[in-house]
Order: sequence, then structure tokens, then C-alpha cells
Amino acid sequence: MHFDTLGRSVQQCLAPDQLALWPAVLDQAEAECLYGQLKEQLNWTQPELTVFGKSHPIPRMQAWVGDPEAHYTYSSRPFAPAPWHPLLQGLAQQLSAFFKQPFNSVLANYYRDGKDHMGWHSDDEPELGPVIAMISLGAQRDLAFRPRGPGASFKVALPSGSLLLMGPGLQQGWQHGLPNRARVTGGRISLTFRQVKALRERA
Ligand SMILES: O=C(O)CCC(=O)C(=O)O
Ligand SMILES: [Fe+2]
Repeated sequence: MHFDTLGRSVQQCLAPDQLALWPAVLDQAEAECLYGQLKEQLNWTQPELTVFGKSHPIPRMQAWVGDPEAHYTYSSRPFAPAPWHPLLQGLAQQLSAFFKQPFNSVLANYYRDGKDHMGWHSDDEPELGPVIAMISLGAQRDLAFRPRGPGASFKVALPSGSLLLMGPGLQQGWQHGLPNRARVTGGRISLTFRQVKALRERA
């Protein structure tokens, strides 16, 4: 566990089962190889989102992969997963065993450069399990967190090959987003492993 890499201020407001970072679960060569393969081989799309009646393409690319029953709503839009990529399925099995969580799907995000980003949100849809495990590949970016109520915000730098755990309760108390970084020219892929409960399991 390398929880101390999150810094003291984060440790004061969040327990390690809510937010934890492992800076190097993949070595640099592995992370680079995985980045190259997924960038080429996943079926990246750039869906449109409607905000205040106007539709805009999302400011990044994405690919949704998983078990066929892992239908998922993201920003109020339904997504059906593409079949597993073998590299993602292998990682999902390892992460499921490590965290004792049945991850059955991955939302992969591809930020082509520092202009691509993700706005503030919580991954708190009712069909989602309480734990998200995220692997980062490629250019280092900051993930920003802000409390839903009063309190201080903070950022976590996510190096290539790192693993971030977002655990039970985090989404209810906090929002997160990936801000622009004008000076970043390289691409980044984040792999967000999730449990999507089938309809019959939903509360
Ligand atoms: O790419 C990231 O670091 C954040 C991704 C994220 O928040 C999401 O997929 O919900
Ligand atoms: Fe998220």
C-alpha cells in the first residue's frame, strides 16, 4: 500500500478504503505497451451529450467493454458494452481477485492531449457497485476532487502504470473531474473497472 503518496491533507479527510493510490502496479514498459495496444485496438467513440438542450461531443474518446448484461447509463445515456478485449479481461480478473469485487465492465477513456478532459461528476448511478478501480496509462494527469458540501478540494497526480481505488461512500461525498492541462501534448488512457449490477439485482 502506498497510501502516503496521496499526501497528508487527503489522508485527513478520506480513509484508505475510500481513496488509495498504488503508483506503479505496472512497470513503465508494460504500461507503454498496454497504452499502445489499447489505443490501436479498442473501438473508440466520441458520443454527443446534451447539456441545456444543446448537444456537444464529449471532450475525449471512450470505449465501454464488459459482460453483455453490464448495460450502463452514463450522463443519462444508455450504453451497451462491447465484448471483452483479452488484455482488459485479464486485468479485470486480477483486480476482482485483489479487491474482492466482481468487476464485470470497464469504461475506458482516451484523452488525446491536454485539451481533452472530463467535467465534475460522481459515479453514483444506482446500477453501479460501490468500488471503482482505475488504471492510468500514458501522460500523467491530475484527477481533482471536491466535496459535495463545504470543505477543501484536492488533486491526485496519476502516473502511467498507477492504480487508483475509489471505494464505498466516496461518490456520495465527493465529485471528481479531470481538468485541462494545456501543456500536456501526450495522450492518456484511463481504465475504470466497474461492477454494473444486472437489472434484477438493482435496488
Ligand atoms: O480518467 C480519469 O482519470 C477519470 C475517469 C472518470 O472519472 C470516469 O471514467 O468516471
Ligand atoms: Fe468518474
